[in-house]
Amino acid sequence: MLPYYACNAVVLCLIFLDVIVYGLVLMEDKSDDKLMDLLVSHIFEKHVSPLSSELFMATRKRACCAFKATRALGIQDEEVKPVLLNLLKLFHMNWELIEAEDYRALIDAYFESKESKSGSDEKCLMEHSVHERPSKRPHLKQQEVQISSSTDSLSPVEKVISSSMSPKDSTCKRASFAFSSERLTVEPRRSHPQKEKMPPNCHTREHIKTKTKESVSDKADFAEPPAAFHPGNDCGLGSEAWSRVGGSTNGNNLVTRLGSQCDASSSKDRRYCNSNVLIASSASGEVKISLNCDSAVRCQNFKVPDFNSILKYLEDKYLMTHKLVTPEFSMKTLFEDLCECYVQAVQLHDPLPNNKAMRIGNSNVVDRKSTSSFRLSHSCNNLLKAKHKATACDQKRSVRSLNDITKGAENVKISLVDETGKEDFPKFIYIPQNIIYQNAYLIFSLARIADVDCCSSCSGDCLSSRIPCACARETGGEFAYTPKGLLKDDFLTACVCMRRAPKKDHFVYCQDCPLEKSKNEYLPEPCKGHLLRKFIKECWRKCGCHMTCGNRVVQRGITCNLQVFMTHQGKGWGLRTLQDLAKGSFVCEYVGEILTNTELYERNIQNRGINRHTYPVTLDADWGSEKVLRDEEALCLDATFSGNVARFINHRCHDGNLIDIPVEVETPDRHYYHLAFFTTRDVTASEELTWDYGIDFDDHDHPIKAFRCSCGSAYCRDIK
Ligand SMILES: C[S@@+](CC[C@H](N)C(=O)[O-])C[C@H]1O[C@@H](n2cnc3c(N)ncnc32)[C@H](O)[C@@H]1O
Repeated sequence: MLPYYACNAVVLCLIFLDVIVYGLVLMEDKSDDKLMDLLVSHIFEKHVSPLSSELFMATRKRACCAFKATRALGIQDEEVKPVLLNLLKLFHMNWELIEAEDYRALIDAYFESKESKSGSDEKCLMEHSVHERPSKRPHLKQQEVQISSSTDSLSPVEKVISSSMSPKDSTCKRASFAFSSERLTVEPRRSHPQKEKMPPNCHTREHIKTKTKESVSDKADFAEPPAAFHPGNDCGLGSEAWSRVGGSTNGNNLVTRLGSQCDASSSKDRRYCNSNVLIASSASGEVKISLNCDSAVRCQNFKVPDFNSILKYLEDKYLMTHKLVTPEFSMKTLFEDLCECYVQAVQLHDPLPNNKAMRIGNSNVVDRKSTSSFRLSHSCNNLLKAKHKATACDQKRSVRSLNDITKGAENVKISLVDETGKEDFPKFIYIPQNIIYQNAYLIFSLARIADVDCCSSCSGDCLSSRIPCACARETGGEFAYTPKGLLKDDFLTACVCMRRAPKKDHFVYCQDCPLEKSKNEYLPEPCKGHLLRKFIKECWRKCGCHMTCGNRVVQRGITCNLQVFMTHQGKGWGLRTLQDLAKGSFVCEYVGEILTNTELYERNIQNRGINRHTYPVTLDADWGSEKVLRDEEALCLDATFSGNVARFINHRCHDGNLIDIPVEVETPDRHYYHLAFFTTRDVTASEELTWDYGIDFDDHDHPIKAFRCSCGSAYCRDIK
C-alpha cells in the first residue's frame, strides 16, 4: 500500500502529465488551425445552405485525420490539400471513400499527382512508386515504425507488443499493426546519411520514423533475454505442445503479438476495429500464426469464411498494390516466409555456446556483441529487409525473375527469382545432359551392353512383369522404383543410412587414388577413402520395354516444378520446389561437363583465389573395385560453366532433403554414371532443396572449395 501523500503525488504527477500532453495537442492543432479553416471553407465553397457549426467541426476533424495520415508519410499538408479537395469533389463529399483502407485513395491520388510531374522529382517518385508504393499505405508502415506505448503496461514476461492509437489519434479511422517483435525489429541507432541527401519529394520510411514518437530502435535491446510466455487460451494457440513448452523462459518459445487496435466506439465501420496477429514459436522450431479479428466475429450473421478465398483476395489486392512481378507470389509463401524469417531471427539471436562468434551469411563472422539488426535483416527475408532497404529513392529493390532458365531444354520450365532485386543473374550455359569436356574416356555403345545386362525380351512396363527382369539384378532382383515412380522405401532407407551413418566397411580405399594422383603425380598421398554406394540400373536402348517403363525414371528427365531463388542465408542462389514432393521422388540429375580429375584439378588451380561458388562432383562411387584407374577413367562432373538446375542445390550437413544416388543408364561400367537426386522425405512446396555434399570442412584439398557453411542444420559440421 502506498502512503496517502505518495498517492497524492502520483495523482498530481498524472494531472501534470495530462496537462502537458493536452498542451502539446493544442499546440499542434493551433499550428494547423489556419490551414484547416481555410480548407474547410474551400470544401464548402459552393455550399448554398447555411453551414452548421457541427458540420464544420466534423469536417474539420476528418480533414485533420486525413492530414495526420499523410503527414505520417512525410507529406506536407500543403501538398495534400489540393488533392484532398479534388477527391472530395470527385467522391461527392463522401469521406468514407477517402478514409477507406487507411486513406489509400488519398495517398494514391497524391502519389499519382506527383508522378505526373516532370523533371527529377518525377524520376525519383517513379522509382518511389515502384518500390515504395506498398508502403504508401499507412497501416503497413505502421507495422514497422510504431510501437505502442500501451506495451508499457504489459508484463515483462509477456513482452507482447501491440499497437494502440494514442489518445490524439483515437478518432482517426486507422488500423495499425505494430510489427515489433522486439528482436525482429531492432535497428542500430545511427543516423542515416541518405536522409540528408534525399530530394525533398522522396518520402521514405526514415521520414516516417522521425515523426513517430517512439521508434522501434528506441525500444529494442539485444541484450534482453528473448521474450517467452505461455501462449494461453487467449491467443488461441493452446495446443498441447505449445502450452507444454510455453511459459518457460529458456528462450526457445516465443510469442509475439502484432496488434491492431483502434477506438471501436468512434468507428462506425467494423472493418477498422480490433484485430491482432500473434506469432508463437515452440522449442521444436514450429511457428504458429494466429489472426484474431474480433470485429469480424462481432458481425451479424458471422460465418467462418473460406480461408483460401481470403488468401486469394489478399493476393489479388497485394499484387495490385505492390506491383509484384514474381509469378509465384502467394499469401501462403508470404506466411511461410514470415515463419522462416521468424525462426531464423530466433536462431540467429539465440545465445551462442561459449560466447562464440556467430556467423551470418557466407563468410561474415561477427562478434555477438557487435551484431546489429542490420545484419540480422540481411540474413532474413525481405519482410525485414524492406524496412532497411527502402529508405531512399536511389536504393532500388524490385523482384527480378526469369521465366525459364532452361530455355526450353527440359520438359518443364524452371523459373528464377531474386526477391532482393540485387543479384546479377547467374552466368552459365544450361545443358540438360552431361557432355564431355575433353579427355574423359567414354564409349556409349550398344555393343558394350551384354545381353545379360539388358532385357531385350521385355515389352511394355518391366515393373508390371511377375518376375523382375535382368535390369533389376543390380538392385538385388527387385526394382528400385515403385509403380508410382518413387524410390522404394527400403532402398531409399538403405542409401540414406549408408550416407548419414556410414560404417567402416562402407569405405573403400584405392591403391592408387586418382584424386591424390591428380594433385601430385610423383608423390601421391594415400587415399582418404570413398564411400561405397548403392546403384540403380535403369532399362535402356537395348531393352525391349517401352519408354514409359517404370524402370526408366531418371532418363525421362525433370517432371516437378522447380525454381531457382536467391537464398537469405548468404548461400547465394538455391533451388526450391514449387510443389509438394513425396518421399522418394526423383527431382533432377546433376548435370555438367564430364572432366578427368586432372582437368578438374587444373581448373581449380586456375580459379584459386577467386572467391566464387564451385560446382564439381566426383564420380567415385566405384573407384575401389578396380586396382588402378587410368586418369581418363577417373571422372567428375563440373557444372561451373555448363550445367543444369542441380548446380543451384545448396549443401546441408547430414539432413538434407535430397540424396544423390548413382544411376547406370547407358554404360555397364561405373566409371561413368548419372548422379540423380531423390527426396529423402516428404517435401512441401516452397522448401529449399538441399543435399549433403559430403565435404569435410577441414579438408582444404577437397575439389569443392571449402566455404563457411550456413546450412542451419542442427548437425552442421562446420561449427567451429
Ligand atoms: C553447387 S553451388 C550451389 C549454388 C550456389 N549457391 C550459387 O549461388 O550458384 C555450391 C556453392 O554454393 C555455396 N553454398 C552451398 N551450400 C552452402 C551452405 N550450406 N552454406 C554456405 N554456402 C553454401 C558455396 O559457395 C558453394 O561453393
